Amino acid sequence: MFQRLKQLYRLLTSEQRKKLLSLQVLVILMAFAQVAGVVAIGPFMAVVGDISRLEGEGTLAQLYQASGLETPRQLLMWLGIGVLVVLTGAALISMYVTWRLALYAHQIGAELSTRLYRHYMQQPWLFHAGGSSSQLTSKISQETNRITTSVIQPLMKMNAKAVMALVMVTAIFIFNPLVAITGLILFGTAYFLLFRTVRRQLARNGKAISRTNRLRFKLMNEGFGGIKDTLLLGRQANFNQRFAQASAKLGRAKGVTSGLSEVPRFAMELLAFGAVIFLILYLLATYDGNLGQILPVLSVYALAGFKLLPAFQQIYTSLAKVKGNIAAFDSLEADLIASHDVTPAKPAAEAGKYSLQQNITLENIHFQYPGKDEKALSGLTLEIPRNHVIGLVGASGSGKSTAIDVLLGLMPPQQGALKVDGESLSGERLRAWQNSLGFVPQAIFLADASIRENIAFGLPPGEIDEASVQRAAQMAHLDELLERLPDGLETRVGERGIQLSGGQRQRIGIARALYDDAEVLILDEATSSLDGITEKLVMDAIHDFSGKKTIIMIAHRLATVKQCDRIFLLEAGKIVDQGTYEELAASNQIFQRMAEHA
Ligand SMILES: Nc1ncnc2c1ncn2[C@@H]1O[C@H](COP(=O)(O)OP(=O)(O)OP(=O)(O)O)[C@@H](O)[C@H]1O
Repeated sequence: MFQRLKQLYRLLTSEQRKKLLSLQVLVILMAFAQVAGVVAIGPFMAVVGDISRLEGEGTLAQLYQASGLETPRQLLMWLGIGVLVVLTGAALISMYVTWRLALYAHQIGAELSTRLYRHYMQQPWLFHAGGSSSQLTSKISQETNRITTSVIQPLMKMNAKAVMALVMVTAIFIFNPLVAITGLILFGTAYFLLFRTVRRQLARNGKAISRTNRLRFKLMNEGFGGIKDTLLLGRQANFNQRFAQASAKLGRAKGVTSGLSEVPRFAMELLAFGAVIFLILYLLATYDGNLGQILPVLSVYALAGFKLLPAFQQIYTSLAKVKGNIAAFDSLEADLIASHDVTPAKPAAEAGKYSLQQNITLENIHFQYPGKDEKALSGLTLEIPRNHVIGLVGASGSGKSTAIDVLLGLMPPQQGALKVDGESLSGERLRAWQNSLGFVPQAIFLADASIRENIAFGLPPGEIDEASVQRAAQMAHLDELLERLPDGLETRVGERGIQLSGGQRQRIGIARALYDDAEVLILDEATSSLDGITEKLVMDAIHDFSGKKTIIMIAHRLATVKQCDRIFLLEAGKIVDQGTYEELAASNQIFQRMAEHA
């Protein structure tokens, strides 16, 4: 566990570490203030127990004489006020430090989740293509929250209480070594044995919490994401049962962890009361039953115990919490380490736009998805001249979308190269290339926002260029839809565009690709959901760019690619034929069959 905590410390930025150090100074100050509060009660109680002390010898009597006060009771009152002032000071310092500690823990937690979000957002497409977004969501929200509230925060509290306990025990040690050592051994051993007994169970619970949390996120994603299928297939009961099982396990694991950290308090209180009775008996024996002498000592011990016992309890609770939740750190450790030095990506616009001069080429591209036996692309070669309209056709699974991903620079090929005007792309050049692309994917993701915001996807509302939105909407033949909607471009589309038809969603996707006036348009089954008339209108608008923009389109319906200057036919990850529609229809059997079934 301590190894992992060390690792967690290493993950802090130097500024966070500096802040932690200054907090540590404050924590020590708080400990001394609290001990001062406890010690201050001693002289006061000594006078309460035996006011005649003020007339005899000793420090208190000297103080009384020096004060010039008329009666001993007046000094008692001033002593009382003095104790209150010290206690108030201690309380104020404690309030301030506790406040700062709470803020610090949550700020670290927030920063860790920001760091993870940024890290995942900067991962290449392949990372996301193979992964699961519900896992990422769970890590960023649930697991970092666990690290914050159940690892960092308890650690901060534990640290504060441990320092206070150390200073307090040292003070008691100076006062009476026997009492200090006996108390420390008694409670130290009790808590140590307790922790040893429960730590395995805590670690098991920690893992169960991580596991069940992940499963719950997955079930929420699948259940709500596929709600239509779920309702139609009547699978709610399956989802409900799996979710209930996972939740019950999660609840039990969390409950047991929380119980194991809270419940032993009562046994410890019993131990404390027992210790107090023994202490009173011990003091009575030592001071020969003289209450006047016992009272100040007892008050100091009682107050010290009053502070120490919750401190011990807090240290134990914190340790139990950390042990029970450090598993959250395990699942994030590698990602947090990787995200430590991530330099935020430069704003994409800084790279400018690449202006295509001659052609785009894919040269002997090989690509295999991780975990797949067969290559998605095996030796794909094609050339796309500037300002040509190109069609990519082929059976489902022949590698068209993968080829497009390579073309978009989202997936570096394992062999071969993507070249633009004869040069490979990387760094700023790749960014500039991507800035010059407009892409309409097969499945268009629409955010739960207005149509305007969806067309200018990802831009804050203040930075959206109205003229570009209008132009793109018009070209994508959205104007008719917008006229019918009372809120026009302001209409919200619902999560993933649920409030729109498939064709309307697709047209918003097309408008998004056109918003930036891209020089190269890439359409992956971009018009598959449109009715014949709308498809023709949209395709005509796209073909209007013929000779002015480079356009690459994938289509299952061969009619869509009929007007292309060149069509590439893919099979098993490579180009098996190419030509105009008429050429392929005349000479290629596969193409002929596709045309027959179109
Ligand atoms: N994210 C992925 N992870 C693993 N394998 C993938 C992934 N995406 C595609 N594949 C596999 O790669 C191969 C090519 O898929 P691709 O999507 O490129 O074909 P396609 O020609 O575009 O198909 P369709 O016309 O059905 O969209 C398929 O065998 C597919 O199973």
